[in-house]
Amino acid sequence: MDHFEYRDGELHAESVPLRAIAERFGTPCYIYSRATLERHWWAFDRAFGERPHLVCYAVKANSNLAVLNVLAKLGSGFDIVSVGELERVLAAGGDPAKVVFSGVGKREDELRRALQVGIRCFNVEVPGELDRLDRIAGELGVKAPVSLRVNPDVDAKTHPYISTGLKENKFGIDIDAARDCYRHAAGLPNLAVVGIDCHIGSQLTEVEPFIDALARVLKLAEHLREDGIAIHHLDMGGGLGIRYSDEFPPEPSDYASALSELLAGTDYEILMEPGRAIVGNAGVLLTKVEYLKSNRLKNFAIVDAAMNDLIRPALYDAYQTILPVKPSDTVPAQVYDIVGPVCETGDFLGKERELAIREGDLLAVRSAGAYGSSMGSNYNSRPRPPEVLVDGEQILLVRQRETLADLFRDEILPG
Ligand SMILES: Cc1ncc(COP(=O)(O)O)c(C=O)c1O
Ligand SMILES: N[C@@H](CCCC[NH3+])C(=O)O
Repeated sequence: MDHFEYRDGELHAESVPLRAIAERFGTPCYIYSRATLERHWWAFDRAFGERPHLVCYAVKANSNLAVLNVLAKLGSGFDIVSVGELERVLAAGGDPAKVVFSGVGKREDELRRALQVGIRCFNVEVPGELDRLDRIAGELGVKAPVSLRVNPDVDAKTHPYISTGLKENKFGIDIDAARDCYRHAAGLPNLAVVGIDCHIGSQLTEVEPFIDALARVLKLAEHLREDGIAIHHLDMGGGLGIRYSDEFPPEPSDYASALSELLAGTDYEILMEPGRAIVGNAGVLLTKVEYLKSNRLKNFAIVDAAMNDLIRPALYDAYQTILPVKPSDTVPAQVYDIVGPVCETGDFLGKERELAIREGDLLAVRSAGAYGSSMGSNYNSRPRPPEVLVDGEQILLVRQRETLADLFRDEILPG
């Protein structure tokens, strides 16, 4: 559920008609609802009840400073995968002591900066990262808190490009090799082993893979206790799916109660790294129909947003609902492919959608809050769209439209 609804015949974000945002900031434009963001965050925070827990929002899903700031004000933690994301969290007012750092390829400068600001935990994914982290922590005279991200080898039953917990994936450390790796970590003088981490994939629509993963993680924690290594927290990663069309993913409360059954009798703190489930349905991409054209086979609606703005349909063949901002009853509905102006056959936002539209109409691509703007690019020298946060009746511009001059601001003419 979210706060994007039809009222008086037109689509609104909270109390604001999307048409008013288009008039003020033009299209394409990303629009986020603060109330939805907050409600989704609280759903995770409340799900584990009295058990100690920390929601570490996955910054990669949407790293707009205003989004991070809204969540930081709720007391959120953050899951980052680069020093760039760390700087964003700090700039947005996030607490470094609630930051966990994931990722397979952390550079020295990234580890150093994260140690300097005192993050909560390094989710180590490569054995060599332990030695590198130990050395840098020693140089800085601090102890580095670590979890190993284990790969539990469970099938997340999601798109192969976003499944991460299988043996053939590059992520994490084989759960069978983890015990040795933990013994190595525990012997390094500048590391403090604090937890176990796993993340099995994204857009999961069932709880079973999470349960399988937790069962394996719990068994590992037991083995580690036998080895004299005490585990304080279990980080179950992110991955809870959202409704794009006809999926019925579990609610955060269902997810938490399934995991809580397995956790009964233990006192581990639970960390979570949800991204999509917090921000996905808190955002839409607003776009305008530039042209309608037809050939003998197809009708096309050519819009002013493209794969550089929202790459999920092109990259994963992902389905995202497309709605007219003001449904028309004066033109007949037809089946359209909704395509952008980019010179790629894969540049589409939706295929075979039945819509009653005219040139100049506004469309809203739903579920665009996650992996929308954060995966955007300048391909075809297209400026990045603005981003707007709606808060009740208030419209806040939280990212300006890039200018044409911005496009080549960092480039240097030779000689
Ligand atoms: C380590 C890690 N944590 C959290 C997430 C967030 O995942 P999602 O947006 O599916 O919740 C991801 C992305 O899949 C990830 O790789
Ligand atoms: N970018 C992906 C999810 C990847 C998750 C990152 N670990 C998507 O849009 O669905």
